[in-house]
Amino acid sequence: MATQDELKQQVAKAAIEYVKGGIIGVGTGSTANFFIDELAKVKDRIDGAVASSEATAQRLRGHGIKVFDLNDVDGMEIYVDGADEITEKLHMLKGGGGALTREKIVAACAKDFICICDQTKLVPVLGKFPLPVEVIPMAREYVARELVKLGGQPKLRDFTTDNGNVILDVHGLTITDPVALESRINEIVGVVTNGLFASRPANVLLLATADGVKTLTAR
Ligand SMILES: O=C[C@H](O)[C@H](O)[C@H](O)COP(=O)(O)O
Repeated sequence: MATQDELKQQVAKAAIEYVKGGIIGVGTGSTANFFIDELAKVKDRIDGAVASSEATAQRLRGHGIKVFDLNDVDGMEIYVDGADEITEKLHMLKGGGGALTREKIVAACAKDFICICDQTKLVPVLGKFPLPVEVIPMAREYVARELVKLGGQPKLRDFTTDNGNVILDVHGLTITDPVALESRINEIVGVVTNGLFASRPANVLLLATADGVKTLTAR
């Protein structure tokens, strides 16, 4: 049976079919890293990439792939990234690696979000994985109190984001309406963004399973 890393590699390889040229938006995390390694094999086909984190930028450059500043790019055909959880509606929970804000920004500039996951990430309801919320440091305690009012148990992560902010990981949520909760949390003053990618879900999910890579579009 394939290991989780082998499944991530298979799905990363499958995503290359969506790489037609131009500038590619690239996500962050272990699955995205496999994608970057596959992208390197077809780098002559593309002009370069926009990175969703410093770590991704470094890996792209290490492979000799040109990294563009998002402000110098009009838009992208695709953004390719993993997720911590995803539903059949292609609503995602992301940010386990702390890159949620830049991921959401780069994804917003792309026509299609191609989500690449192994089968462990597909869930009926989001929230078992703690929901990351990026917060301006001085607002940390205020935002934590507001998140408790929404039914969550926020825990400060020992981490600073690429934007110089902190992350509160919110435990204990059962997220039955991710679109509403994404917007509700973003309304709290001091929140930069949260890890729900529901108001703009993925367009395509490539899911690596024991029976091969399956392609899902939103139901
Ligand atoms: O901040 C990190 C990102 O949202 C990742 O896409 C997410 O955590 C999934 O990462 P991995 O592919 O390592 O499970």
